[in-house]
Amino acid sequence: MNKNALVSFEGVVKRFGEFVAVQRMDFEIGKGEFLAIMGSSGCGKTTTLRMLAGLEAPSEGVIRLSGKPINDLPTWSRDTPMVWQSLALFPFLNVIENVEFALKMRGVGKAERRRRAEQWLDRMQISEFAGRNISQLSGGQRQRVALARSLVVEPEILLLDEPLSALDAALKVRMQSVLKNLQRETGITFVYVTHSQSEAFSMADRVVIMSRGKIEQIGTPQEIYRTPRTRFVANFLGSSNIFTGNVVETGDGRATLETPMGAFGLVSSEQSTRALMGRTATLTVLDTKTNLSRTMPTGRVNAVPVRMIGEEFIGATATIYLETGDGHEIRVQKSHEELASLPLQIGQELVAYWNEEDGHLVPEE
Ligand SMILES: Nc1ncnc2c1ncn2[C@@H]1O[C@H](COP(=O)(O)OP(=O)(O)OP(=O)(O)O)[C@@H](O)[C@H]1O
Repeated sequence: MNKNALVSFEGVVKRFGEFVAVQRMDFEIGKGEFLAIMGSSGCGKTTTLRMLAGLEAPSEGVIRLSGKPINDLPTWSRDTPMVWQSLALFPFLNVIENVEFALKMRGVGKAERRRRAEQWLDRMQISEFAGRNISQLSGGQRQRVALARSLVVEPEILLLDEPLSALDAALKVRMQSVLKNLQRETGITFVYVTHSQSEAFSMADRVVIMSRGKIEQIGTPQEIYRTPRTRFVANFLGSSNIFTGNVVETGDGRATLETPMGAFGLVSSEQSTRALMGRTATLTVLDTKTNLSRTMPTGRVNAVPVRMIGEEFIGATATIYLETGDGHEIRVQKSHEELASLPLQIGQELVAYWNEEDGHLVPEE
């Protein structure tokens, strides 16, 4: 175990009867780290968090906190304070009393309790609701009270399960930066389950991508975005064009993938590429690295004739949807300026291309 690790999962498995909800998990969470866990519905995110919180016992393996096994240790008897953000608020207490409650249980004096609770209500931008009953709050306001209540005790780890899900888009973005700054300032370790890629990628130091109870990839947002390690991850993120083919040539820092759309070259110094020779593999190319032209480009590029089938605008960026002759979808994401010189009409024949350096090869599972 790494000496900076606060938590480690060692061969952790969780079964519910015959069903395996979490398959052999091995990973560590650093002290003061912001770790986000993502994955499709039912992949085991909440189960992982519940095992960490002591609400479920692992069927196999060990979970350690600061080096000590905690499998059978209930939450309340641990040295390291760990707070579960999504516990229900007390309906018989008003907002500030809810925030003060845990401090009261810890024997903090009345004036100090009030001062600290007010400070957290202010940070969560809900001071105006201090005297309200919980039943008189919107879902988003309740989520912010729950966050204030968790943070007021300044735990060593905070476990968060979709804490911003009830907020509208604008408030969500504001709360993301509030949370990230709080996490940095306080040094509290955050383990954060979310469905939202933008939340995970904008706040977390590292992201875990899970599928069917298994970790598919764990890494910094940049690593995962630029070099998805499996086809599942590339598909799940939805930011890459994906091609499947056979690896027919490797060596000299290059590889060639033969696909129904033609042979695509890629630059690859990765040793693993050699192991893919003769096998089926997936080529991923970020949609921001895929370009469009009226004519066939020259040089070390891969090019595919396409037809435009749609477009979508979000702020200064446009996503152009295209289709190859055999119906394979390709997306190109660029700024309006970069696309200004192209005839962008539905049905327009164009060429999609990318540099060999921008392709990334992963084995087909
Ligand atoms: N107590 C339980 N008994 C039986 N099966 C369970 C139990 N808790 C969870 N599961 C199953 O384990 C799997 C993982 O559930 P979990 O809640 O961890 O998923 P999740 O990734 O958090 O999903 P979501 O994003 O939908 O919340 C699911 O198939 C779920 O039905």
